[in-house]
Amino acid sequence: MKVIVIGPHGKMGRLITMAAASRNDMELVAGVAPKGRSYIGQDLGAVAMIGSELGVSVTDDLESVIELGDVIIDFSTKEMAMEVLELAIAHKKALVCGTTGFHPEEMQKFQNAAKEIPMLYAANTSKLVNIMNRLLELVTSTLKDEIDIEILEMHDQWKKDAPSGTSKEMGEIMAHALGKELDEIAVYGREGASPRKSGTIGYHSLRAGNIPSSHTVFFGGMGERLEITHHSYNWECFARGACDCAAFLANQGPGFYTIKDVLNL
Ligand SMILES: NC(=O)C1=CN([C@@H]2O[C@H](COP(=O)(O)OP(=O)(O)OC[C@H]3O[C@@H](n4cnc5c(N)ncnc54)[C@H](OP(=O)(O)O)[C@@H]3O)[C@@H](O)[C@H]2O)C=CC1
Ligand SMILES: O=C(O)C1=N[C@H](C(=O)O)C[C@H](O)C1
Repeated sequence: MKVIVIGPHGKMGRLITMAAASRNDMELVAGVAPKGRSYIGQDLGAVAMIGSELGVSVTDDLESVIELGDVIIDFSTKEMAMEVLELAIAHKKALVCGTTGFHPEEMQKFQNAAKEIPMLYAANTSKLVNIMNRLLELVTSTLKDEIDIEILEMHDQWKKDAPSGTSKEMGEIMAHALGKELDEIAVYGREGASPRKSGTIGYHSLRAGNIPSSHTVFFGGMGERLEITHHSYNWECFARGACDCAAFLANQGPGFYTIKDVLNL
């Protein structure tokens, strides 16, 4: 499978390049970065700092290399992700998008693309997080209005979006288990929103240092509480998962896929 990585100098782009380079079923054919960067034209392996060269130059023009690839892996910015989506559709290329921070109308564009290309969107490509989502569904659908649900997510100081894409997905899963839409019941922060209105899902975002990713869902009952937490120690689990998603798309026709399809969850 021939892979194009978007943003190979970024935190995720570097690790995805490293993970893809270590796989026998993948060949990296291009890396695409923003215009004006000093590293344009340099070897992808050097830009991603993987410790060896890959014989492929980093470009700032996706359209000029897109026909070389079977699948594009995008963990970049929401603006770039939208450009990548358009080119993927125009050239009928499979796309894995792990970028977060989209509005619902932008998310709808990924859904629409599925009519034309194999499209996999995953706000979190860690296996354990996606198994955690199953647990959240179980607890919520079992206890419904007997419990109060609060989500605390923690990330590094550089993260651009809040709340995290993962916590939005978690909220959606639990809202659906309650028979609601997340928009109807989400409360962002509790300032000015106390006492707690039952049936809501509270959101709390913390940004500090270089925390890679932590998500805790608190299920508050009377006289007891359950906390379900996922911590990542670095971003490698997400990069491995992104490559698994790309490999999965090798055998798929047009359609909208999620990591649940990859993991058979
Ligand atoms: N789905 C998941 O499991 C995960 C998702 N993410 C998400 O992935 C995204 C990226 O995160 P992270 O790697 O930490 O962010 P970084 O800021 O470290 O990396 C973003 C990369 O995108 C590049 N970029 C920006 N604009 C363009 C453009 N026009 N063309 C090509 N490349 C561009 C940047 O280039 P340059 O370096 O030159 O500025 C940079 O390399 C975020 O939305 C984050 O939330 C993160 C981790 C896991
Ligand atoms: O920016 C990150 O780091 C992460 N972003 C994703 C998100 O917004 O949920 C996934 C993971 O939490 C790491």
